Amino acid sequence: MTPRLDEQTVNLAQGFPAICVFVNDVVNQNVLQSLAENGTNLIALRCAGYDNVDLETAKELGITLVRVPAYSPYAVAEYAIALMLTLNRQIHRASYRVREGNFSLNGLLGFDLHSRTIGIIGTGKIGRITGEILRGFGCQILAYDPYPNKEFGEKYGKYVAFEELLAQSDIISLHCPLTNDNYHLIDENAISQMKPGVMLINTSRGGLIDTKAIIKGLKSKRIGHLALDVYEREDNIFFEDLSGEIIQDDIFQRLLTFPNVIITGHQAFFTSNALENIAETTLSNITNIEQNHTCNNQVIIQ
Ligand SMILES: NC(=O)c1ccc[n+]([C@@H]2O[C@H](COP(=O)([O-])OP(=O)(O)OC[C@H]3O[C@@H](n4cnc5c(N)ncnc54)[C@H](O)[C@@H]3O)[C@@H](O)[C@H]2O)c1
Repeated sequence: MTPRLDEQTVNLAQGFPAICVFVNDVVNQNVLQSLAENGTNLIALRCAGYDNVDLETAKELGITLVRVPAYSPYAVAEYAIALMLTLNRQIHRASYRVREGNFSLNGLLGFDLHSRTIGIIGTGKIGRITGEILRGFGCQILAYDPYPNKEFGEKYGKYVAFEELLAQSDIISLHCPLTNDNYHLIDENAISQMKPGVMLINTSRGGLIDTKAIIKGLKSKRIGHLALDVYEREDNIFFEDLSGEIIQDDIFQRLLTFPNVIITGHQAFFTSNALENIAETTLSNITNIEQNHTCNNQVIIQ
């Protein structure tokens, strides 16, 4: 097993001027200090989000940070829609049933996606494509973004206040980054404003959702369907084969008991197109910095 970066493994980076990290590597103050002491001055993220990096400390220590801002927004948008369709038509349950010779349709009733109202939170690269695809299904799109995009508003959906999106949407899909301001954006208060039976999709970042509040919402049936590709404490679980282990996270284990919940292990990005783009952009980011060329993908400019 390749160890991920954290306070215990950071010494493995000793003597490497550049290191390459992913979403669940720990790049906090202690790790950054050890990296700086060990001679690392460039961190290349193989992902778009950088909420796992202590930016202030990195800047103070003179460590440059580069990322891959867009590798395939289609991969994530298409995956979010795959989750909506799977949950709605219960394909995950139907598939298991048929393997066991059970062809009953009881409990598999779905609804037409056509004409339904979909709320998109965050209309950047991924949210925009999600809206564009769902328009093709004949859905009504509502959007919330503190920085609305004119083209999205004209072509795909209507911008509304956050509260209105919560109240009107049959399906809500999260496509905003995790920032200091929107940690637990979907909390008990937000859930209480949603339509009864709402479907919630999170392919963005786990910290956007208060998982305990979500479990309450599922038990009260306010939330009718939930799909998570990300989880707020995923760094202890995802990207590892734990099939022979006892998972200690009781909140995560509780989520797995609901029939109307799908969880996948941060795989929305995982297409061959995206991997190719990630590799190409990461190599060119590192080369540009090494050769003192302009790098448009710098998060921290030293
Ligand atoms: N599951 C995966 O495999 C995977 C892969 C790639 C990206 N992601 C996640 O998807 C997110 C979106 O990616 P993107 O490429 O579309 O990013 P982007 O930067 O193009 O767009 C993000 C949008 O969110 C908006 N936003 C910021 N704060 C907001 C808030 N509080 N409420 C609503 N909108 C807000 C921004 O104004 C922007 O328009 C990333 O930040 C990342 O967390 C997940």
